[in-house]
Amino acid sequence: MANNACMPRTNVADRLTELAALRPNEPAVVSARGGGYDQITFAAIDADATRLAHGLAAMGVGPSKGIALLVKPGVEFVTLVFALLRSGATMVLVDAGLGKQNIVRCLEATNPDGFVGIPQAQALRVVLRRRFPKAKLNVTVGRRWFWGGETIASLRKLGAEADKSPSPLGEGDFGSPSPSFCLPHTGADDPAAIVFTSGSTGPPKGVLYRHETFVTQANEIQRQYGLRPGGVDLACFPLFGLFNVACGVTTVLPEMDFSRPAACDPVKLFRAANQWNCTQAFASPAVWDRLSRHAEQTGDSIPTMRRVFSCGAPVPAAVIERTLKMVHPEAELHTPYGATESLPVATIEAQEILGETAERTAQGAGVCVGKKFDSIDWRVIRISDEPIGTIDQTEELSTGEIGELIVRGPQVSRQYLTQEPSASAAGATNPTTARHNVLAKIVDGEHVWHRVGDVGYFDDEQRFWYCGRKSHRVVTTEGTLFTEQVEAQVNTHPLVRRSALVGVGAKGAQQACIVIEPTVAADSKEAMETILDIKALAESLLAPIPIGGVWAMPTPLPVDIRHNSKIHRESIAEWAAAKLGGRA
Ligand SMILES: Nc1ncnc2c1ncn2[C@@H]1O[C@H](COP(=O)(O)OP(=O)(O)OP(=O)(O)O)[C@@H](O)[C@H]1O
Repeated sequence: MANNACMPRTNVADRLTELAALRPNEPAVVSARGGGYDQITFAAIDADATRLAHGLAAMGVGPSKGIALLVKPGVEFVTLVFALLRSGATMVLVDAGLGKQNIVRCLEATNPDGFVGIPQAQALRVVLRRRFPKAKLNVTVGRRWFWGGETIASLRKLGAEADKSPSPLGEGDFGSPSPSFCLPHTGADDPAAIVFTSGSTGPPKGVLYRHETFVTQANEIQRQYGLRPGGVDLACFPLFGLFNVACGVTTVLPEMDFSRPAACDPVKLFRAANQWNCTQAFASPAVWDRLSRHAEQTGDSIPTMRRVFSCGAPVPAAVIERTLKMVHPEAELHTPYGATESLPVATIEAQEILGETAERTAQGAGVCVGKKFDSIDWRVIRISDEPIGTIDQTEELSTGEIGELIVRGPQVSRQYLTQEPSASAAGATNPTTARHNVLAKIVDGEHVWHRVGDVGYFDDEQRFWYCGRKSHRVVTTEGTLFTEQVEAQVNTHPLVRRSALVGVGAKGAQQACIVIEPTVAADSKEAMETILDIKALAESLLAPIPIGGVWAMPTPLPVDIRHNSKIHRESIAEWAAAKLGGRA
């Protein structure tokens, strides 16, 4: 079978080929390095991804192989993502910010067939070889030290040879080149990646992405936001950078530690944005907060920026207002809502937030995350912490009633990782994973609904109002409280930067406690007065539910590793429990 006789595939990497024809010499990825920038054009990334995919295939990397990708965001990272997608292997993606122990645990759970990684990742693999017994297909990105396997340079060579050389089998079908010269067929349902959640409510979970997942994500984001070839994106969250490349948008990766976005240097980000005339940017609320504060103090701006995306956690109205002041006067700001398992789900634009919903948020209505994407089906069902086997066991709630959100659609993952990525949810073999699947998935005939783990309600306009994570709701003997509804009201106090509502004790008999991050020193007189104010406010807001305690944390409230924006209420609850018990 000749190369051009390959079956049509579902593979987001195929978009690169079209883009390489459309915009061959335009930069696809620009990445800050050592005071300058690495760059690659659409034609070059397409060719290199194909060459590397051939090299991977020649090594034995292909469908049914799991490959951990441990490379820092940059030109090579993006190229390797597309190469792995083309190879048909399932790539494993873990956030660097998870810390070594968690990363090892996540990787071990996927039992990869190999590592494509920087020297430090390869060294880890070699030292912990017993934990990665199958990892034989290895590529070092950087200098290879004392281990074997390919380097990225030797992989390219292998790829170039494999692409050109005659069939090693001699006589394939009727003497035509061997099928090995075709990159494998990937269908909509074939596994493409295992992406780990950020673990903000427990251990990170490996989410299985199919090729259809990536294709739908790119299509939906492009359609909803009108992303067009020719745009330039400042990518502060590298995964969104991939969608942009697939949409023909140049992705600029600025000089920042992507595993600690809140610690980014605004000067470097503004410089990159202005040097490359960025027209859009994806970043978490913590990054927008930092950039917009900097802009307020210095007068810096990004006049070419017309589309701002804030993702990963609720973004306060004050941050939206400040951010819009530092970009083009007609810029739009969108807050895409979703989760690793289901992205994107819904979206809302700043004018709607500032003109209407923000005021209701401050009064305790929750955070309006907007209307759903076309490809999503969604429902709000009665809250339960138990498994729900099939959709007919759910109770759908009416408009205005708070419940848990469930979603289904082509971009929704059907299962957490199992020992066999292609197994069905019911066929999961790893006991922890099986438990996650049972708790988060609902079977509906051929379809699977995902329980997002968020609580909220629909309004009359079919917009979803996010009220917090299900696991963070505080269930007392007098009633249930939802984090976003309470915290938003507490945060209206001028001396409160952020706050967390947490429950101490067993669910059902929890004590509701509030922990604030004051804008002044936690042991100052003003902070003490603020605590009294919040106590009084909470007593009136929460009645008849009594308040267990209000405290000011001496340090900033802990946050998630990926976006540095989601408040880590689990650890705050432990701190509050110690306070309540007189242990701290
Ligand atoms: N635009 C948004 N507004 C408000 N909250 C958001 C928004 N986007 C995402 N979120 C929150 O982030 C969650 C998804 O986070 P993510 O997939 O990064 O991992 P995680 O859920 O934090 O990890 P884990 O499931 O391991 O705890 C959503 O369920 C929601 O609670």
